[in-house]
Amino acid sequence: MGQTLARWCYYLNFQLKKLRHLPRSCDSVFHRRIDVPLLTPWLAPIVWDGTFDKDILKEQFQDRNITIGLTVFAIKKYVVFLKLFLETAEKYFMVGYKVNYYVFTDRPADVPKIPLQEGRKVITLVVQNYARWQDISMHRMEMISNFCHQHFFQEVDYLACMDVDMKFSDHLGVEILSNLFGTLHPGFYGAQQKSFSYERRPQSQAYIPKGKGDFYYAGGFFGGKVQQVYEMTKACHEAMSIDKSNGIEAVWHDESYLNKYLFLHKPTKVLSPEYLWDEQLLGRPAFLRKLRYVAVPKNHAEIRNK
Ligand SMILES: CC(=O)N[C@H]1[C@@H](OP(=O)(O)OP(=O)(O)OC[C@H]2O[C@@H](n3ccc(=O)[nH]c3=O)[C@H](O)[C@@H]2O)O[C@H](CO)[C@H](O)[C@@H]1O
Ligand SMILES: [Mn+2]
Repeated sequence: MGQTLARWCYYLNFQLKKLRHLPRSCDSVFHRRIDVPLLTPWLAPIVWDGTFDKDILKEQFQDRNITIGLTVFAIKKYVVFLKLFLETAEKYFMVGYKVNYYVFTDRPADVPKIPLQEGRKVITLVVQNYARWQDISMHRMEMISNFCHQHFFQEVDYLACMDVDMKFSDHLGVEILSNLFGTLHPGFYGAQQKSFSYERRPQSQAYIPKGKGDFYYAGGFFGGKVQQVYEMTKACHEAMSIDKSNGIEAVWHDESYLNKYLFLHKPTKVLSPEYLWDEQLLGRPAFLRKLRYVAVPKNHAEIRNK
């Protein structure tokens, strides 16, 4: 018995040594996730911790000397979220890369001055406000598409378009970059398609019939190359304008139009809920090894329409 055990131990040790001598590039094989989906049905990667090697990506992207634009809206009282958003972005968002933060606001004097790493800057874009928070949220699509010609096409390679009532809490880097990406909505991860809160009225431009749709994407984080973001935000804004002229507004505002667009134009990468989570609402399930961009608790009565 003792001898058999000793032989097994010897054999295992031998196998482990072999693994250690495999080339480094094979490491990822041993990190492969089996607890979460890694590919969409159109073979786009779904990005999770354990599916990418930061160092390999760094080599690929740093040569290309890219600049990433981050659009964030802080209109009316939402300026209060900017400080934590920007401070945590400096710690975790695209560290080591050139970043332009585009802060869209009606209160430029309230944009906090925070220390920035080299190659990174804040560009304040003064825009109008709207009375209803829903209109502010929806008009982001129009404003992003409008500023593509004035700024983004000349100044950045990629855009990340994000909610402000959030903070960064772990590495969030070039692994997200692709022609067009969307993020899985944390509230619908693992839910059945029929429960997705798509717009279900056929009169709306955002309509997705029952039985159709791939994922439920979050309105709070999407992006891609400037050209693709331009096309998407312009199309969403046009769809909203058509609905408005017909007296209809989609159930989840800009998020509904985003879902329709990404249903018709499949994203080339999909970010897992590591990239948008709400711990207060949803706790911390085991499949989430990292929380990279998370909701900051907000009191709706105090902050919305103010
Ligand atoms: C995390 C996430 O996926 N959030 C989406 C969700 O609601 P949320 O409840 O997260 O919406 P929200 O109140 O954060 O509004 C969306 C964003 O619009 C901006 N804002 C809004 C109101 C205001 O007075 N000032 C201002 O600046 C701000 O950047 C904010 O983060 O659904 C919304 C549509 O219903 C949007 O699609 C949001 O992106
Ligand atoms: Mn939000």
